Amino acid sequence: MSENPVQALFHHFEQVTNFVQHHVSNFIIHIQLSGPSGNASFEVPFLKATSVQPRDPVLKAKSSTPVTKEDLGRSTWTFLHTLAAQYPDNPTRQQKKDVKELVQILSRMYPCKECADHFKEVLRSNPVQAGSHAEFSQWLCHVHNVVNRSIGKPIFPCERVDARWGKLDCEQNACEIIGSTSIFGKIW
Ligand SMILES: Cc1cc2nc3c(=O)[nH]c(=O)nc-3n(C[C@H](O)[C@H](O)[C@H](O)COP(=O)(O)OP(=O)(O)OC[C@H]3O[C@@H](n4cnc5c(N)ncnc54)[C@H](O)[C@@H]3O)c2cc1C
Repeated sequence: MSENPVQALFHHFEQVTNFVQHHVSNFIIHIQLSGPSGNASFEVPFLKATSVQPRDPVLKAKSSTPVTKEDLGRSTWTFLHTLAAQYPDNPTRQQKKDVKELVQILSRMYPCKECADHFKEVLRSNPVQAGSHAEFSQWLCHVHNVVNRSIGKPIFPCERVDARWGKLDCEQNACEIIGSTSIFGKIW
């Protein structure tokens, strides 16, 4: 439940790296096996000295660290709550529009169909509230609790949301949401 957001990010990065490695290996082996004419084998010089065997059953096995529904959920909530923590007190019209679109798109594109279908229903009864940082982070906490309740997870006390989710740890405000403020004041 209390996974550090940075740990979650590193974990996710590791999974993406494994995924890329797995597919690049398969691609290289495919070249080795088929060759330019489709059936004659040919050598890829930089692979000559490696011990990779095209018919190695390990290579046919699924990636050893597939992303689970839980991993995906934790990473997505981390992203959304971190976004909410950095959402400005006085967002621009564009930022309000963007955040609403982002949540709508998430409900259509979320790569867990069961979750996406349920989230669409949640949004129908709880339209995005994004008038300010406080409004958006409280709304998000509420909808996260609706999901928690539906899958039997504990309800999070929303008065503690700012203590749980802080802004990204970044030097010299380099992670602030672009366009929220400028040295000349607010950008509209
Ligand atoms: C949009 C969406 C829809 C989903 N729908 C489904 C679904 O239909 N079925 C399904 O099985 N899974 C669904 N999931 C995944 C599910 O919500 C969890 O992410 C997953 O089960 C892992 O749970 P967890 O216990 O690690 O904590 P998570 O729910 O992932 O929460 C991560 C952390 O956020 C904090 N937290 C918990 N609740 C709140 C809150 N209300 N406000 C602020 N912080 C909070 C806690 O510290 C917790 O450790 C969905 C995820 C998303 C993003």
